[in-house]
Amino acid sequence: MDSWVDGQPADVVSLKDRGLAYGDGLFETIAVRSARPILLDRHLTRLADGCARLAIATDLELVRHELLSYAAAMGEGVLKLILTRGDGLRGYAPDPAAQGRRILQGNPPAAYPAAHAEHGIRLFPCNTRLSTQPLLAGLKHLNRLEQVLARAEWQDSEHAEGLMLDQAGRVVEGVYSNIFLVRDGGLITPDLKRCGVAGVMRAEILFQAESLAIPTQIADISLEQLQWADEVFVCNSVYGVWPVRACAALSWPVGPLTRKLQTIARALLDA
Ligand SMILES: C=C(O[C@@H]1C=C(C(=O)O)C=C[C@H]1N)C(=O)O
Ligand SMILES: Cc1ncc(COP(=O)(O)O)c(C=O)c1O
Repeated sequence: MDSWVDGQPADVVSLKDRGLAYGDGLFETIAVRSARPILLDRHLTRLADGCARLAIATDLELVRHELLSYAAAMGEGVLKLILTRGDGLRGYAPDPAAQGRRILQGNPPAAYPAAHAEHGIRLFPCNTRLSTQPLLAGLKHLNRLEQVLARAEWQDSEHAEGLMLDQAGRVVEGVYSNIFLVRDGGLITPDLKRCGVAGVMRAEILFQAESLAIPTQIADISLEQLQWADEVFVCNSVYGVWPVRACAALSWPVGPLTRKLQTIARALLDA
């Protein structure tokens, strides 16, 4: 399906775009099923948070309308929204009056091996560390070089995802996923106040767990806590939940709480 730029079919953007020049923007990657964007409100809530924190002027109701129209035309697949601060001249100073540029791209459904969900995955222990920047922590902004460097650390098919730590050695997330530990029947997921992306599926899993009276904790997590977890899983808004079976010398079974939440996530994504 053709891409749209500011609501019109187009496959080019200005060379002056600040998203291209400085990564000055945000993006959302949204599963589309039966012509509907899945977890749209959560995606728009994160986008709105990013626009507010970066002071990118955006008509979010217009973005919602365009996403719904584009998804209706797509039918099935993965919809990518890239929102930049629009055009700028040379120099970092943002123009407070600039209106955000909206880029919509349609992609085929993700074709991950069924074994990832069924049998679980191995995580590659990435050497690339996530830098600390609370002003950007949680946002799905366009500065993804740390993920690019981390993903370039492995080329084999044995590892479906990577594990990323921060510079203090805390467990933060995957390269394109968030991570959860299960311990004594409760969930623990890393605190993302320093770095990391606050995933839409992470938010949904926390909500669903609380609805099921499953204890949840957002906290700093060490590698030792990861080692002693009863279960580990990763999640994102495209594939849902994948059990984690191993990372380097560490290993875990696929546990019942992972399966319960995986079933809930799958039902949302197959809606
Ligand atoms: C990197 C992108 O989005 C992330 C990757 C996935 C995926 O590969 O499953 C899903 C959502 C995001 N965490 C992207 O280029 O859209
Ligand atoms: C670095 C990173 N962490 C986590 C996630 C998971 O986010 P979501 O659940 O919104 O797909 C993503 C996906 O965009 C990501 O790129």
